[in-house]
Order: sequence, then C-alpha cells, then structure tokens
Amino acid sequence: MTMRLDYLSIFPGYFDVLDISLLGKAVDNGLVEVHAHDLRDWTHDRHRTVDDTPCGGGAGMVMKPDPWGEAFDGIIGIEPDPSVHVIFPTPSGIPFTQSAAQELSTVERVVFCCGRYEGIDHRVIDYARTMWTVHELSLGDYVLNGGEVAALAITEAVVRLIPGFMGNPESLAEESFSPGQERLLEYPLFTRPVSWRGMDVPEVLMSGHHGRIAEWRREESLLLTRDRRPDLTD
Ligand SMILES: NC(=S)c1ccno1
Repeated sequence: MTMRLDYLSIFPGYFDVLDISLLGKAVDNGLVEVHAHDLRDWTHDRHRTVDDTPCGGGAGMVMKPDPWGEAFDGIIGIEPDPSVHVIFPTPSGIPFTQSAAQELSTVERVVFCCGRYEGIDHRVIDYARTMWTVHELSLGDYVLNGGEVAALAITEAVVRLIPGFMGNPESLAEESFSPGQERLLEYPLFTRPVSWRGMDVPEVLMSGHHGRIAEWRREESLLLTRDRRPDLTD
C-alpha cells in the first residue's frame, strides 16, 4: 500500500523537508506519496487573499472558507469518501497519541489542513466532516503560528509505523507508548564506551543476563513513568 499525503498551506515550502532522511527514503521506495499545495492557488483576486476580519469582532484575522472549499474540490473531489482522513492540527483538538498514529498508519489517504492567522472559518471543518473522516488534533497545550510544524510531527509519527518503513521493525516494539508497553515511558538507553567522563553503564546491562536486564528496564520504565507521567499510570 502507498499512503498518499497532501498538505494544504499558505507556506507549502515547509514540506520540502519531507524529501530528507527516512521520510525521503519512504517516498523513494514508494511507501508514501507527498503533495504540498499552496492554498493561495485557489484564490482569484490580485492579492491572493486568504483571510478576513472575524465576524463578531476580535483580534486578528480568520481564514476565509472559499479557498479551502475550492482546494478541497480540486485536491480531494466533490464526492463524500470516508476513507479519506482530513487532519486539522489545532490547539483545540483532541490530544494526538501513539495509538492515533498507529491507526492513521493504516489509512491510504491523509490530507493535512494547516491553518494560519487566528484559525480557519469553522464551516470549513463542518463541511469536511460531511465529506471525509476528520481529525482535529493537538500536539499539546501550546500555540504555534500555524499547523505546518504540527503536520510534520504527526506525519513522522504516522509514517514511521507503516510496515516496511523501519529497517528493523523490532525497534518499534519497546518505545515509549508502544502497544504492549502498558503506556510506560521508555527506560534509559546506554551504549559504548562503558565508562564516559566518570559515569559507567549500569552493570546489569553488561551482565549478559537477559532476565535481569529485562527486570531492570521494566523497573526503570515504571519509575520514570511514575515520576514524569503519573497520568499514564491511572
Ligand atoms: N498545539 C497545536 S497542534 C497547534 C497547532 C497550531 N497551533 O498550535
């Protein structure tokens, strides 16, 4: 399966980075197909206007619905198709999690809608919900200048889970939040040299005793999770 990824933004250049490193390799080996689009290509005035003042007053500008609707028509189509997943990165979205990334890694088409200014006219999201499967997702309780950086983060979290993407899929099994990890944070990692600036790799990790190593790692994960993310242990 090839996953098609579309990005709608007034700064499509943000997505040039997807040609680099592992994501670039995924494109080269046909796992993903990436298309970045300039929302202004669906405007018709000299200034290629995409925003206007908010109805009801308030600071800032709101993205007009018209360019989004015409871009949807051109990029996705005018027929409803729930197999198309449309993602709006937004601070007011539901928290994006590893399980959401896992679910999205199995779909064939994802369209990212990257808002700017104060946000997108809500009718755009309401319209999209009548046509496709919509996800309003938040990376965390903070505000970015737009959805592009969040779209890149979500892309990386999703694409790396596509079968065939990672050279060694086993490396996915023990990461933080991996399925079967009981929502535990990953244990501390070490490699050579065994001694570095007066600090040594924990002896148990050099013992070759797999049972003890597994026990140490689980205990470290439990301690780390309890200390940093008690919410995960509820
Ligand atoms: N926190 C997220 S996802 C966001 C998107 C735009 N601004 O913040």
